[in-house]
Amino acid sequence: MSYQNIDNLQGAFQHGVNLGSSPGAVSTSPTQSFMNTLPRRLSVSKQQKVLKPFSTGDIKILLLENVNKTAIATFKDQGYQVDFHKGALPEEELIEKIKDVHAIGIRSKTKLTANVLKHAKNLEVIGCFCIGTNQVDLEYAASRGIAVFNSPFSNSRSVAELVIAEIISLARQLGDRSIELHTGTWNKVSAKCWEVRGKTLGIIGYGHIGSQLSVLAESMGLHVIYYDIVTIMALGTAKQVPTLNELLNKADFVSLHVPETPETKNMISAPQFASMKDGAYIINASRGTVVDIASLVAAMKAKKIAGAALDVYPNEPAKNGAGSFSNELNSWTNDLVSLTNVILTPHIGGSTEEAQSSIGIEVSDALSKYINEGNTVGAVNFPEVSLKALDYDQENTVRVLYIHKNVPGVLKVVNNILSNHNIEKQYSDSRGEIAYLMADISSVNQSDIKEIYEDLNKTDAKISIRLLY
Ligand SMILES: NC(=O)C1=CN([C@@H]2O[C@H](COP(=O)(O)OP(=O)(O)OC[C@H]3O[C@@H](n4cnc5c(N)ncnc54)[C@H](O)[C@@H]3O)[C@@H](O)[C@H]2O)C=CC1
Ligand SMILES: O=C(O)C(=O)COP(=O)(O)O
Repeated sequence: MSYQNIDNLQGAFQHGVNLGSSPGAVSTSPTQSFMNTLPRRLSVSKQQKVLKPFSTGDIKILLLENVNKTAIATFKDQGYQVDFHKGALPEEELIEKIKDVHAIGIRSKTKLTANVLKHAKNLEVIGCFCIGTNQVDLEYAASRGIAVFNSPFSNSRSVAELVIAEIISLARQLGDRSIELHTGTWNKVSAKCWEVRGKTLGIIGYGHIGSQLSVLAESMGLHVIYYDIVTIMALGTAKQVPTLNELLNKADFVSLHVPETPETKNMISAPQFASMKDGAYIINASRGTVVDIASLVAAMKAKKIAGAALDVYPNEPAKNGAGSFSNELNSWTNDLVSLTNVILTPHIGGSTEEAQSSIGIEVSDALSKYINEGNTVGAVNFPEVSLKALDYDQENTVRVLYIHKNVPGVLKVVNNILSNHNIEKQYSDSRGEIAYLMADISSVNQSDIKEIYEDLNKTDAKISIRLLY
């Protein structure tokens, strides 16, 4: 079967794919491309997880930040063209590369702002191969008809396990003892080194990661309290507390597991450190904006806080390498590294073989399903719509994917356009200002396809149109 995104047909701006050209070929003008395009029938193997309804070799995917090889394998299996990079790209290079790709895969570092996305003329979908989606302007992407997917919990366990390791490491000053011995100093001490059994762990944000951590911590004999903006069922014998202040007053260890939002920016700053118990510890593996580092440095210098573990920073280097975490990046780096009992890790909370491999599979599957079938289940900025895979063996059947503004009267207009054909299935949903209609229509001749497209393209509410057949 063949696929066409003919959004550019009449020069109207849309992210379009000139699928009539061979892979890697220079695109012809949109009109030419449409005219020259002959529908191609590809056989659909039953073993394929995702059907291949079109010439997938024309789809270009940009993968950044060392996205796992499981994703590369899935995309190559689909026949897509994959441009893989180990690190994040500087903004100018990103803008250049994003111009003609249909999909992009990133992790937590790459910022897909409106300024970057406005250059992405062909982009249909973004895959965040991680949990956080704060690095993407989700609303702007939706307004441009670009769907965004993530992996909501494939690395949660890895983060929770790292935090467990850090709780014991801080309580026993393991980082310092190890650094001392690496540099030749034997320093056998027990002063201010503690067991964690019987101590209280305060978890801020009791979602996927916070609740995993809760279960693991209780099994080591810690008492768990948590604070969240929503009421959440306690696991084990953990207890939700009504205010952040109460948690800070009671906890020996405070661990943060909230997303980056305007409300969580500098959530832990000087007044919150003042509310903590003397000699308490703080762990941040959420986002670098959540803890004000200057206040942390001050609280540690004043001996109010006995130790800290940080995995995330307000500014993080684009790639691995000596000297990349320097004072040039963050003014407080020198202060932080000179403190004792501070564990600094390079945003590795989700970096395990298990997590990265599952994330690679999960997100690449979601992207392939969206590209090949229009399925948006799991999207974080789009209405979730799906129809079972189109039967591409059936003659004269077309799947219409119509992303539009959520305003009254649109379905009436669209169904009027489709009404000369048999609407086999239809599913529509909205989310905020965006709505998405999927419809499978039969009794469609080749010549009808162009007409359907042109009529849909004239509708006022249209954001983006794809026709799969
Ligand atoms: N260090 C790393 O490598 C990783 C870091 N993360 C970060 O961890 C964050 C949390 O991940 P999940 O547990 O999967 O998210 P989640 O969405 O399952 O849970 C977050 C919880 O925080 C709560 N929350 C939101 N705003 C709050 C506020 N102002 N005060 C109190 N609670 C608030 C929510 O109600 C929710 O229960 C992610 O958003 C991401 O930024 C995630 C994975 C890896
Ligand atoms: O999953 C997340 O939100 C993370 O912070 C992990 O990010 P990463 O994939 O390691 O860049």
